[in-house]
Amino acid sequence: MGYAQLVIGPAGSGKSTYCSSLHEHCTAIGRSINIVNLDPAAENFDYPVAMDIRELVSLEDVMEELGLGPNGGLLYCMEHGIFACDNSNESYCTTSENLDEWLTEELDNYTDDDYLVFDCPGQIELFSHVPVLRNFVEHLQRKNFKVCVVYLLDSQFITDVTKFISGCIASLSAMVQLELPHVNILSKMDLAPRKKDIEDFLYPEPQVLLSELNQRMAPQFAKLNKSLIELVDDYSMVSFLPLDLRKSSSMSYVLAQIDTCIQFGEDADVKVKEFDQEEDD
Ligand SMILES: Nc1nc2c(ncn2[C@@H]2O[C@H](COP(=O)(O)OP(=O)(O)OP(=O)(O)O)[C@@H](O)[C@H]2O)c(=O)[nH]1
Ligand SMILES: [Mg+2]
Repeated sequence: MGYAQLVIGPAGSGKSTYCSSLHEHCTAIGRSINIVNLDPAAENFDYPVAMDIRELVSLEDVMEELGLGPNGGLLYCMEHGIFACDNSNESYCTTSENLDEWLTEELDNYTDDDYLVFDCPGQIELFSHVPVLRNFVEHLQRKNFKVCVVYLLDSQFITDVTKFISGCIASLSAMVQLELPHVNILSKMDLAPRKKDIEDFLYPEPQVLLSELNQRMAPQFAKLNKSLIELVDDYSMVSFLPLDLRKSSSMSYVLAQIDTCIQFGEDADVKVKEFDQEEDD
């Protein structure tokens, strides 16, 4: 049994920075963690890259051969490239292995209790309507990994209720698409506005959000606003954990919540309890 975080969120929401801070935090507390780059477009890393999707497909070659731009090229890499590289003669495949073979080979380097963190690209299409991440997660689950989605939303979104709702809806798409344990994080809390304003958005009252949304939008949107807020409320997902990378206590808290979602460390707890029990006897 392995453990994995799939780190997703809109472009620039702080995913790669979160991964590198998490690596730093875990190194400091003596905990083993492996960060995997799943972004074919990434070039610079602040963390040691344990596995790299760029070994499987080349974004530059996809763009050149298929005449695609950077976003279309990236989606093609993720949607077709990584699944198609099975001895096909496409020259953008940088290896003759398919995703399953590549993952199997790479995961062989890890033992049962290893913890992997996947740093994903920021194109929201990847988790809103194309099945690529879902397929990827299914591969991981077949390899016996417990996976949690970590969705990052930039705290700047909470200065504006319309942006906040669009961020929530994107997170909801990921929940529906991926059907995995899911933790929402409000990133870049060092840049967040007044503390009072933040708290309103961490566990917001649906009625407060609705009235703010109605104030911002023309009257003809009132019915749509109500439905949107009801939808978000029904999934009871409008709750965010704030993450301030300046404080290690903030990272510890977020990590503990994610670990609980994937039951990481529970086996170890059981062992300690059993041992205590025997001693008492
Ligand atoms: N002040 C502050 N800036 C941050 C924080 N996290 C990330 N940033 C900045 O936000 C920008 C984007 O961060 P990244 O970590 O590259 O974001 P990303 O989600 O990986 O971006 P993509 O992979 O391009 O989607 C960079 O300039 C970071 O330095 C934070 O906690 N505080
Ligand atoms: Mg990134």
